[in-house]
Amino acid sequence: MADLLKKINSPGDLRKLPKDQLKPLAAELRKFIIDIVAAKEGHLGASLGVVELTIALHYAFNTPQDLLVWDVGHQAYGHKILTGRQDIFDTNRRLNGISGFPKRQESIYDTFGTGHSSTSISAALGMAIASRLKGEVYKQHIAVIGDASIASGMAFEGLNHAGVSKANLLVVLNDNAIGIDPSVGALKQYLTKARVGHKPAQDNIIEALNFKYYGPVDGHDLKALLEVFDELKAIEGPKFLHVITTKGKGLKKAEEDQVKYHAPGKFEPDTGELLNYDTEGLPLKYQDVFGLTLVELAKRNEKIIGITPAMPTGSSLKYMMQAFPERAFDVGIAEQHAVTLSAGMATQGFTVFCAVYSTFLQRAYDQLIHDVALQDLPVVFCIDRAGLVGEDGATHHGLYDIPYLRCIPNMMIAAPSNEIQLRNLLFTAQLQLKHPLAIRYPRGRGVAAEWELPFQQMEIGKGNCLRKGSEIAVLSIGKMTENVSEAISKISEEGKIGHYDMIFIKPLDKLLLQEIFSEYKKILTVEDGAMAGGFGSAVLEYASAKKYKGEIMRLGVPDEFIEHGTVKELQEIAGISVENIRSVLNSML
Ligand SMILES: Cc1ncc(C[n+]2csc(CCOP(=O)(O)OP(=O)(O)O)c2C)c(N)n1
Ligand SMILES: CC(=O)[C@@H](O)[C@H](O)COP(=O)(O)O
Ligand SMILES: [Mg+2]
Repeated sequence: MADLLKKINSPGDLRKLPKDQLKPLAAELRKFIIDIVAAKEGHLGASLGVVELTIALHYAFNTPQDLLVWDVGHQAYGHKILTGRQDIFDTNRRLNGISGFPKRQESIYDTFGTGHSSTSISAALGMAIASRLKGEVYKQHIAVIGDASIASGMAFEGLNHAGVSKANLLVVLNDNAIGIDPSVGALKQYLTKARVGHKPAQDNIIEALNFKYYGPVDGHDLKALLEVFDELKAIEGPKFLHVITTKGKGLKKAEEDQVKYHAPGKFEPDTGELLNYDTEGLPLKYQDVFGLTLVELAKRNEKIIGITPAMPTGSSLKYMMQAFPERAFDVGIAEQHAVTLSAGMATQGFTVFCAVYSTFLQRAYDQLIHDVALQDLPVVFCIDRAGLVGEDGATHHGLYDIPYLRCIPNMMIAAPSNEIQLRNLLFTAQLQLKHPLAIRYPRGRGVAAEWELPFQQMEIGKGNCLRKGSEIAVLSIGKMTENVSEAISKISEEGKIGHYDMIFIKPLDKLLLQEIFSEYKKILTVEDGAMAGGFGSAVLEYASAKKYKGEIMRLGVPDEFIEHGTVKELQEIAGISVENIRSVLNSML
């Protein structure tokens, strides 16, 4: 190795290299990414797939004057390393370290913050139109977007607008035929045809949208990439380059199992062998309790349908897709469509379980209100990754679902505090529900070793008293119930603290609350979501209506964005760790 990478502190350094050194540089960059991600974890396959594309873009274009936007941003590790963050790349996704996604505050080369998909075309178009207005006609604006992300509604909206603009926009489609799971849909089929050499000349969708279409080009061929970029630079207006790459390129195992190596955890850097931890005896992940329970229910109830927008593996809907392929759908990165599709099926008497991460459901807010709640359709939203998710950081925490759902009429919201409750809620949801129901549960493992207990119907809007106390009532939901129990167990003064697992945020258990108001002078609410408008707010509103005279304190995520780190570290920062809760309780006693 010639130690080329060490000398690259900026794209300016890169552009000084002769072209024949770019291939060895690509090999070094790939090894650098593999070595660090193997030890520190993170998104692997996507970044390995765009090593040559990243080098070619920064070599051919004049970044940061030319503006480069990475869609989702999970593939931007090479970009980060070439743009001055090589020395700190080992802090990727760690507390106080660099973010796993492009971030404007982090670097002038990160022109737009990403994490959620399909924003790059709109953002780069916005920049391109702004450049024209400022008279900066020499600037290039480039959106790099994947084949799964371009199939999302928002990407089409951007293409549709760009096609009637004169904006100096280049859309680079990084087509590796896979998202996290295999890409789906008619556009994917069309792109596959283009890949295998059928030049879709006459009926080129992209040209129909007034883009100049180039490609397909081998995205691992640096020479070909540089040639086409040089050609494209001279062309004004919207243009589109179709690049074919292999996700996980350069690490055999990552190429062979692209789903697993999207974000593989720790692995042996030379072989790609995963360092599997012994999970024997550990509780199952909540997502698997959801996925496996749904299959069990679907066997008994043929009206059950499962829908996921592009997260079959992450949500574990894959189990139902395998067992009942006609009744379970991956609709691609299309959260809005997923919600309205669910609503449509619900009008026809089906019980739809729509599995979406909390953070991605933000995309479908109007659909929740207009298509589901307003028509009072009993769709079941299985909201995974609720609460702090850890290393993915601010773009991915599921902190807003309680406030954004709580204000929607007809919407019911539950937050199970263990796997058995999750199972029983799923069971209850398919028993002729009258209204839409959101069930929110966290990333990671549950708390109970035994979860496959016989189903029991749950009463909607009913909480549980876990222990009675004489002074303070702690009201918790979901994952926080575990933290509160542990905090109480660490308090020496016995018998003073009562603990209530409320389970339902809406409808609130008003009977139980009235009992609590009459028995306790102090109340503490604890939630793993934004406090503004959250569960504690709901309790405060009811307490105010009932003229409760006691003191109510709330713990939850404050009104600020929480960055990346381990869930434990972030709970400390947000003030909802076991230790924080214990200390607040001690001060209240
Ligand atoms: C709105 C939204 N929904 C879902 C996701 C989760 N997600 C992250 S990457 C990804 C797949 C992206 O695939 P593609 O665009 O083809 O890029 P590749 O990973 O192949 O590089 C998905 C579904 C997301 N980031 N944003
Ligand atoms: C980049 C992206 O949005 C996904 O890959 C996300 O990181 C998945 O999160 P989980 O690891 O929680 O499934
Ligand atoms: Mg892809």
